[in-house]
Amino acid sequence: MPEILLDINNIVFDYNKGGRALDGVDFAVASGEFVALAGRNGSGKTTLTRLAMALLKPTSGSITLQGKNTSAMTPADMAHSIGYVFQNPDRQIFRDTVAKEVAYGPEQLKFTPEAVNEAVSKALSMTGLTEAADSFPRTLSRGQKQKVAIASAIAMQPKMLILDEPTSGQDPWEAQNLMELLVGLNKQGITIILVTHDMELIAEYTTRAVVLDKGCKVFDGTPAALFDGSQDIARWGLIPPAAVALSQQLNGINSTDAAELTGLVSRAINQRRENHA
Ligand SMILES: Nc1ncnc2c1ncn2[C@@H]1O[C@H](COP(=O)(O)OP(=O)(O)OP(=O)(O)O)[C@@H](O)[C@H]1O
Repeated sequence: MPEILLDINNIVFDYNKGGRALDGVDFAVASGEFVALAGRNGSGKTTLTRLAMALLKPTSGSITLQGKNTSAMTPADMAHSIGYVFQNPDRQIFRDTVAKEVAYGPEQLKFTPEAVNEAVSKALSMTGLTEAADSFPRTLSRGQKQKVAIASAIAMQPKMLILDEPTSGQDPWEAQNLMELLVGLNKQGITIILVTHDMELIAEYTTRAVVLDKGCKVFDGTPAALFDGSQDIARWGLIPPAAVALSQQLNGINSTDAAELTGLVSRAINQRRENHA
């Protein structure tokens, strides 16, 4: 059995002025998983990840990381278990070269200078940034900056990474490149929780989807089960991936006439555009 890394037990969280944001959420993430955390705006995703990082304290319930209650963990313990990558990489990049930026975490954790260098070169190599080691981070593209943020997190050698909408603001090529990087990190043993609104990413890259709605967990299963038509995902504010929408429209149609297929594809795409508008 893979080790349970993150265990969220019956978490309730109330903001002082905002009311109840999470209402009895349970879920556990095992080593090696690639989990999507999805849900409409305001469903509680960010609150849940901030609780997992011990940046907030639960109103009730408990969270354990590798069997240890997060309320009893030091920042250094946390950093070895879990790393966080913000949606906007500019929020976490402040040093003047990529290598120095990536070194910051290991330095804070009091790695020896040799161990810092080793951790930095490994993190740069794992994220494809070795050539960019001396670059000024602020001049990099959004996708490259996001990789710097990922390298900074993995330099502290966490077992798990939480990424909040890491592909936002990127063109499709950069987004694909970043997702392939995450798949590669996951194959190398880093457990991943990806906060996302993007159903295409969930369908293509993740192995499990957890959906929140109004502060409650409403689905926990494979992406295939989420999109197989058995769930009314629209009630949670989710839109199926284009391929699923297309296959649902094709269902029951015998003709494979090219013109008809073209029409179906463009209707599915237009429908998605309208839904996103
Ligand atoms: N600092 C805050 N003070 C008060 N209420 C808050 C605060 N942050 C979030 N909330 C409320 O808590 C609920 C959950 O918000 P949260 O940001 O966790 O959702 P989310 O799923 O991450 O949304 P989004 O996709 O828009 O980032 C919402 O009702 C939100 O208005």
